[in-house]
Parts: sequence; structure tokens; C-alpha cells
Amino acid sequence: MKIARNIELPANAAGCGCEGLCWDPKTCSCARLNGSDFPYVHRDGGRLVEAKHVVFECGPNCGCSPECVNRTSQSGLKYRLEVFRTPKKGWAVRSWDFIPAGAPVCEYIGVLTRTEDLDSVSENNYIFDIDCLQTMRGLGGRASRQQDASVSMIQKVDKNDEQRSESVPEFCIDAASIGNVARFINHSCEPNLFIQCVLSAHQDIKLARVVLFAADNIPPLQELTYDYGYALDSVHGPDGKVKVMLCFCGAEGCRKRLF
Ligand SMILES: C[S@@+](CC[C@H](N)C(=O)[O-])C[C@H]1O[C@@H](n2cnc3c(N)ncnc32)[C@H](O)[C@@H]1O
Repeated sequence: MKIARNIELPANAAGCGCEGLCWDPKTCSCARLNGSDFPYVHRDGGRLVEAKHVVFECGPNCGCSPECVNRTSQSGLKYRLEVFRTPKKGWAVRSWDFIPAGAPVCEYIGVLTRTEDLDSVSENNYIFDIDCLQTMRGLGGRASRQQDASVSMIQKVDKNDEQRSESVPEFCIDAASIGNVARFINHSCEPNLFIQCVLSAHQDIKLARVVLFAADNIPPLQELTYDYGYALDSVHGPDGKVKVMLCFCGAEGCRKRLF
């Protein structure tokens, strides 16, 4: 990830004191942040058990090795991904390999940018808003564990942000000039990937890493997609008028518009 000049990343978190591989959720301080359990199981090189508000992974100051299961999203691409051309959506991505449900597919990479610094005139289809608070609130209705550190994190950030407009995240990832394969993954109203916010080095959710995980078992050559999550009529052009983009995902339950 490239970091814009006017962004200073928070200091690295203290990390756990485990040695070798983290295995005991009672003694690993990173596991405790995840609700006293590891978010991943070892199967297939690491699979996320369920979507979470935020996943706290082990980071630079942890005592464990790079093979630790609690670093699952940090091990790079595991599947052979191909960028291919579609008739109506431009470029798209598929995997030559079977991807099991819960496996990390790729991180959304680009230039970490302040949203207010984006050029508001030229069209840019490769912006990913780091909107983990939204993802976290969305999951809030589902079973959330009391001791999960992300629950108190939402409350704290909600309080701090009371005055700020909720619809504009402070930071985004701009993959227009620099990026990886994630920039070519299209939207679907019935996607096979989901977005998971991950914290590994520091603990500021506004600057979380954005990682795409398999929502289902994905057979080879099926297009990879995630839900871009736009609310209808939420996107405006430079003239202030509502912008509309038609959706060609082809899903049975397609909402017909991305925004
Ligand atoms: C992040 S890019 C994805 C890669 C893009 N298809 C390309 O060729 O570079 C997002 C853009 O892809 C197109 N797109 C993605 N999903 C779509 C969909 N379901 N229906 C129509 N267009 C889509 C839209 O132009 C959107 O602004």
C-alpha cells in the first residue's frame, strides 16, 4: 500500500507475547481482542470462521512467527487469479483454482488517501472508502460477543464522531494509479466475496486494511464479486445531481442499479 504524504500511520500496537505459533486464546492478547478466540481455523492455510466487526490479527510487534494462523490475511495471494474481459462490465476477475468459503482472496491495495483530497471533478471508478464503522454497525444486529474489543471500539468512535457527517469516511484507498487485482473485481447484488476490515499493525479502524474473503465455496472460473454497498441515489456528480449506474451483475435478485 502506498501512503499519501499527509497521512501518518498510527504507532504499531504492542502485540502479543506468544512464541512460535499463537495457539492458546486465553494467553494470546490478540485472540482476546477478537473475543477470546482466534478468528481463523487452520484448514486450507487459514479460513475465517465468520464475518466480524473487525479482525485483530497479529502484527509487527507480536512474538509469533509469520506462519501464525492469526496472520492469515498477510500471506499474499494463494489462488491463481485471472483478469478477463466481460461484455458489459469491462474487466473482471476469476480464479483458476477452487476457493473454499472463508479463505482470504486478496486485499484491496492502492494509495491510502484522505477522502477530502480526492479530485472531485474527474471520474474515478477505483476508490474504496474505508468504511469499517458502517460494516461494523451492519453486523451489530447479529450475535456480537460482549468481550469483543470491536464492540467498545464502535461505541468510542461513534461518540467521537457525533458531530461528523456519517456518510463520508475520512480515508479511502485510491487504486486508480497504483493497485492490485482487487481493483478489477466487479459488484454483484449476490456476491461470492465479502469485505472484512482487518487490523494487524495498529488499531485505528479508520485506517483498517480491507480484505476480501470468500463468502461461499467458489468453483474455478466463476467471476469473483463483492457488494459495493452503495445506497440508491447516494452518489452525486460534480453538478450536484444524483448519478445513476446500471447494474449488469446478472443475479436473480439484481437491484438493477449499483447506485
Ligand atoms: C472497481 S471497477 C471494477 C473493474 C472494472 N470493470 C474495470 O474494467 O476496470 C468498478 C467499475 O466497474 C464497473 N462495474 C462493476 N460492477 C458492475 C456491475 N455489476 N454492473 C455494471 N458495471 C459494473 C463500473 O463501471 C464500476 O464503476
